Amino acid sequence: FFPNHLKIAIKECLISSIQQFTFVQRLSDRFVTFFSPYVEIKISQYDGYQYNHAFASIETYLGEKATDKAKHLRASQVKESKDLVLKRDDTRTRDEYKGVNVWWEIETDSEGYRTYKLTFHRRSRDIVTDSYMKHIFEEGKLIDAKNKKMKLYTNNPSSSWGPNKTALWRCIDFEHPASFDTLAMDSKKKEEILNDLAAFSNGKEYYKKIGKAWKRGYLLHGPPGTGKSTMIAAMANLLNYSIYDVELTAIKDNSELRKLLIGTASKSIIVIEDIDCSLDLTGQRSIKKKTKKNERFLMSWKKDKEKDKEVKEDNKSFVTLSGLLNFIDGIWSACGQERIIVFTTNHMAKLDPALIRRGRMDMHIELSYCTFEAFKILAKNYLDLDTHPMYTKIESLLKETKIAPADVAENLMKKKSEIDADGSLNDLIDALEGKNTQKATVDESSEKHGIKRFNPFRNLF
Ligand SMILES: Nc1ncnc2c1ncn2[C@@H]1O[C@H](COP(=O)(O)OP(=O)(O)OP(=O)(O)O)[C@@H](O)[C@H]1O
Ligand SMILES: [Mg+2]
Repeated sequence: FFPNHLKIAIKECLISSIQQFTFVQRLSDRFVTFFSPYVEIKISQYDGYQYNHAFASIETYLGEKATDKAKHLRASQVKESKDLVLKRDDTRTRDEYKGVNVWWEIETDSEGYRTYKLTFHRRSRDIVTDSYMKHIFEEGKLIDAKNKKMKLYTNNPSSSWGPNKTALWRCIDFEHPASFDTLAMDSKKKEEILNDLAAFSNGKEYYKKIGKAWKRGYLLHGPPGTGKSTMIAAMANLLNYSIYDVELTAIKDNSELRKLLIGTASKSIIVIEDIDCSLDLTGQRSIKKKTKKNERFLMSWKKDKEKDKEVKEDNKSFVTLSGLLNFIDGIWSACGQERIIVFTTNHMAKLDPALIRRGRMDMHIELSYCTFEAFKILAKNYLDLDTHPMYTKIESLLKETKIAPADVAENLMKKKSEIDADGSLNDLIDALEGKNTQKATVDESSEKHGIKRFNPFRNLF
């Protein structure tokens, strides 16, 4: 019915009254806040890029608290053997502390970030800020320690990183049975590693005193199937740390690597498996070489353009050596505490010396082919044997044959259902005497060509 100019006038009038209303509302909000007897404190999930640990403590504390009074509950079973864990699932929770009432509310913004809002009466300000807040952080940490589940994280490809930063890593509960007791290796070396780990995990004061970031790097090297991944699992079980298994090939550049590192929690082991295979660490240098060569030969405008494009594309597709070095000992690794970094490789010689120099990787641990001492541990694990008449023969055969503990274990496990120790040991002797040389050759050649064996962590996802 209305002519166009009238329509526009009505629309403008509406917009201006909405604007006025919003302005008035904002003013009245401020007015109410100014005279309100209530005080608000906000605690966000992230402080810049850094995860806010206070947020986690509050979440744990409120999640566990007073589930009997909550109307909405969420049930989960942490471990198969454990009872159901009930958590409250309300967005608003009332809490009482020393006769003071406080209200907690959780808000999620449009980008998916969450913030806790704590509201209390002005007259309780001192008690809330001085002792209540301290009380919940401590309670939260205690509950966490009591329920501590180890996690195994792996990084998501950056294309799936959403505004909610939890998407940087995905995780599952870590339940690997490996332990240092069952790890077959030289006992002296094992002792040395155990002492080193103990010194590290109790070293908070020491690291502070010497002014170093509280972190330690281990380089595990050795042929396939010698127990590198198993040792990482044993380390995690020993220290009760979570594992972050970094898949370097899913990371586009150094800045993504930094983001991932900042997104890890303390008391964790950051693992980069098969460092020689997963990263083209010579990439930067080969680009420079390529560029120089190109400068000499490719003079035309068109070809120069192609060259630029190539360099750019190469640059964005992988993490560089300097990025990785920064990751290990640069300023970024100092922003978290109590981290262990583990690299594994089958080919020490392929690694850039800068990456493995002492001080950067604090300890180099070689896991070697099966020795007689290691065999005895495996026989104890698999067959429950302390000694056996065939041991003398096996001892002399092991001195002259290279066989990975994984292959020894496989032979010992075959007859497990019958618990036939003699049969298993005979199989092993056959394998050692070369009746099974095919297998050994396959292993040797896969080692030579960097072909990867089964990785127990990757397969869990
Ligand atoms: N030293 C060892 N002690 C006990 N078990 C071992 C040892 N080495 C290997 N095993 C057994 O062999 C299997 C494979 O070993 P693991 O995955 O740890 O080898 P790896 O050194 O990581 O090999 P890769 O270089 O191929 O990754 C393990 O599941 C474990 O049962
Ligand atoms: Mg491995």
